[in-house]
Amino acid sequence: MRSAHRVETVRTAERTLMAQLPDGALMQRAAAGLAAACAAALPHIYGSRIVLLTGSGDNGGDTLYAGARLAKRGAGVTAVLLNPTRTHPEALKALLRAGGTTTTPTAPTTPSLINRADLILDGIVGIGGKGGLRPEAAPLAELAAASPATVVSVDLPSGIEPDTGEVNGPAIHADLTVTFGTHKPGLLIDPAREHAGSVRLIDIGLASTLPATPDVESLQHADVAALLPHPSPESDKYRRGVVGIAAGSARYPGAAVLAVAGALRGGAGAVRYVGPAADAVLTRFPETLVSDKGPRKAGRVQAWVTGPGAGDDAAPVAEALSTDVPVLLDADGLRLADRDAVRARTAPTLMTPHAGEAAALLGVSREEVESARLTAVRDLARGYHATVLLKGSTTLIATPDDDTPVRVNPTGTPWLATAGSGDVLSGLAGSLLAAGLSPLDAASAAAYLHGLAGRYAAKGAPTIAQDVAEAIPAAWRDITA
Ligand SMILES: NC(=O)C1=CN([C@@H]2O[C@H](COP(=O)(O)OP(=O)(O)OC[C@H]3O[C@@H](n4cnc5c(N)ncnc54)[C@H](OP(=O)(O)O)[C@@H]3O)[C@@H](O)[C@H]2O)[C@@H](O)CC1
Ligand SMILES: [K+]
Repeated sequence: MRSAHRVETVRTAERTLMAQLPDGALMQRAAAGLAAACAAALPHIYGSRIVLLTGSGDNGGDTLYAGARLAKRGAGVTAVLLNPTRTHPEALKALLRAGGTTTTPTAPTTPSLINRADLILDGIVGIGGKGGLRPEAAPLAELAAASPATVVSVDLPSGIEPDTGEVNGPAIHADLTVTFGTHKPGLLIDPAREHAGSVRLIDIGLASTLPATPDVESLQHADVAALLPHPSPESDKYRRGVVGIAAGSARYPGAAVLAVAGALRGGAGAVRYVGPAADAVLTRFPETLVSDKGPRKAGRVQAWVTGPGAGDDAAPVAEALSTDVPVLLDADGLRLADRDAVRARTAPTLMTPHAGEAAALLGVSREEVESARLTAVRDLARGYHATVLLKGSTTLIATPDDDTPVRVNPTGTPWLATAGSGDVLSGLAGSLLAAGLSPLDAASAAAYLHGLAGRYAAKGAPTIAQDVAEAIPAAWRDITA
């Protein structure tokens, strides 16, 4: 599990830990880890040209101490001081003692210094930052972006919002981010995540004083393996769960076929289909149980998936919502469902909008959702009393309970943005709901499997939703191997 904590939580944990340690010990731990990561990113240290973009806070302090360590090993290190009179004094002394030099952002040689560097350390601002980079710092980010040097951000890329992953104005683009003690939510959530490059966590002992429950978390293979259902020798199809699919229409039969394709590979014992696309479903998947009745009368089902390809037919959506089993609401169903009916349900509801659908439900623009995903997913979950999976470049899952960490899906590929891929995800997540997983676990395990399957299906080239569904078993095997 990757855990991320918000700034306020990090600050509290830092204070507790600092009180138990000699002065400056934490910064030395951070600087040592940072210097080691920089050394590993360079072909050789001796003779390398390193530039430190240095702000006036402790983020700048970490950077100067790491620079001093690298200067001692023979690198040529120059610090560009954004605020020379307020630079961390001891760290600056350490750099100068080690043979490093300083300059200012406006010095005529600064652009060529940055352009000729092998490595640039971004220590402009860390968790103390708010808003995009200030006017005096923004040109340094532009110079760093234009330089062929490797850019390493210290703790986080300067200019991003650490708590939300929002980017409001200019920000550094890093190849590598070396973060201390715990991940920050912005390192996991787009658009900020794209600024971070690969992320390396340095242990500075903070785990002992951080709360056990993070603010944001990201499942890894082992976490998902532990969630996926394993049939026991006594399992029959009913004990493994039956997932009902009330989806598709005469106009959009394909959505039903793809939802069934996902559901069949999701671990439920059987898939029951109701709706106008029965012929198309049976032709493709003869193993489907088909009923000509609505969701309430179709027979035993442990979870319903409704909405994909529904067109304008609100009746099956309303009927599925009126049952007392978990319901997954997707696509047209999100628009057709009555908000009060969703809020009044006693069984769990899982909603799976993409940014455009989320925007329509929230009454904001798509851009607003994409730039502030964490806020959007939390608002929807609270507003509908439902678990919400917000699809996108970083898929997020939130429950209506604010104290439950938001999950970020780490798998996935831009190739998954293809027609019908969401229908496969709905079927898959519905199947896991029917197998007895909580909405949060079903959604996160499904997103993880689906993302991995997308990568396998795409292998770096365009893919189609059917191929994604067909790659789910391979992803499942890899995760559980
Ligand atoms: N937590 C931990 O356990 C540990 C934390 N450690 C390190 O401490 C860091 C936090 O240090 P911090 O608190 O001194 O704040 P920091 O990020 O340097 O920023 C403050 C400076 O930035 C400026 N500034 C603000 N916004 C800005 C903007 N948009 N654009 C430009 N500038 C902006 C602001 O200016 P001011 O408002 O004062 O004028 C002030 O000068 C943390 O990220 C980690 O690296 C490690 O050493 C060890 C363990
Ligand atoms: K930084």
